[in-house]
Amino acid sequence: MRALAQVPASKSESNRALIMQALAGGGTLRNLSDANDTQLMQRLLQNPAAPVFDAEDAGTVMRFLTAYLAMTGRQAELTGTARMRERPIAVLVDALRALGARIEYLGESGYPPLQLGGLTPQPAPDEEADFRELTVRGDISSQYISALLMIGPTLPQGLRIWLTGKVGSRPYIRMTQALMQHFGAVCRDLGEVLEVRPQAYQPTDYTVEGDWSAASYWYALVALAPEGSHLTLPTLRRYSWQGDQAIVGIMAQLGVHTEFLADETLRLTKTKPVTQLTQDFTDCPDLAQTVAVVAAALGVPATFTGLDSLRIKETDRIVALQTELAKFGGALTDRGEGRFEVTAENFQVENQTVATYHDHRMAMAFAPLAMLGPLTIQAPQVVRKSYPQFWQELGKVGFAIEGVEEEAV
Ligand SMILES: O=C(O)C1=C[C@@H](OP(=O)(O)O)[C@@H](O)[C@H](O)C1
Ligand SMILES: C=C(OP(=O)(O)O)C(=O)O
Repeated sequence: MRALAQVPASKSESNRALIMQALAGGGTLRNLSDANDTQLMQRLLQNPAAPVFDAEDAGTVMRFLTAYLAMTGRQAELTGTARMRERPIAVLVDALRALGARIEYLGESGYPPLQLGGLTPQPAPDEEADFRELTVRGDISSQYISALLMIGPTLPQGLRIWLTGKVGSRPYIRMTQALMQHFGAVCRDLGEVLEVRPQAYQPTDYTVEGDWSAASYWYALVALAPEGSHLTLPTLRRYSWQGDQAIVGIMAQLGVHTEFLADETLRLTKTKPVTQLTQDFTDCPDLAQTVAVVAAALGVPATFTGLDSLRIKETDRIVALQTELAKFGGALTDRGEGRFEVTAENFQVENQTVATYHDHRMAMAFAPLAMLGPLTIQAPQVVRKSYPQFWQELGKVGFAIEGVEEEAV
């Protein structure tokens, strides 16, 4: 295999940049993602007086817009898909209520949909206190913390956040800070404490980088390709704000060598994998499915930790992986205390059908198995959440793909 594949722009960067552009009141964003999550964020921000905001299945849209709309004093309903109504939001709602937002749960307490009822009049800023202080758990979703940080500069006293618990997805918090700085708002990172002074965001241009989570599926394809195979991926930077660049180091162990070429281009080459892998996904949960499938397919026994947040994403990704890997002879076994083992016995790809559970990453993580044999991926349009052109790109590198157009999610 010798090929070139286009990855979409990062949806995480895009959705942050859109919020900051709205708060700054200007700036040009280039290479915005064509992901449904980003298109949705763009559409919803264009109509800020709407009575209802439907975040569909987009976690960043639900969490970032809740904070943005609440702190700009809007009265609106925020809702989402059936799955979104099972994804917790209490940590964020409690924090926003503490900042004066009126928010009610329209269904089950702690979950969307939400009714935003504007802001309660706030007492005059306390001359003595230098910040509004909040204590926020970091072990459920980093998106709550990113959402709060982004509105921090707009608060009269700014914000000091004390993080508690084992903070997951930390690189996404750093990405928020980096983009805030790019838009002129400094956030001090003192480890367990994050501080944002009241400041004005500056209208600034930004060119979004390619999406490293999306790149992981191409790494998987190369990992499963014959030795010596090459693939080129444009728009990815050597110095990235995305924690999922961790795929470079993980896949080096699974037999994919990365060269950073000029013009933000990567060249991947298939080499030999290691015989055993140990990986903590606390910082990069979205890579877990990709790596589990590749380790099982290559027969590399692997120990995974840091998978806690996988149960509350687009589906319970642990159960989904266990069920679907089993169809091929693979297993993801819970060994207790947060440790999982990936194993495979005679892993075979022979016309199995993979269910995708409304989860784009289930579809894209299993698709590279086509390198080893024919298979069917159910509801393939699910990829539109982050990578609408995924199947077209797979077709361009030489895979015969049928049925993508007819299928609805
Ligand atoms: O802030 C972000 O852009 C994201 C944070 C992560 O979520 P959690 O913080 O809930 O782990 C990640 O899984 C998600 O795809 C995108
Ligand atoms: C978890 C994801 O997204 P979100 O939480 O933003 O819905 C994802 O893209 O894998």
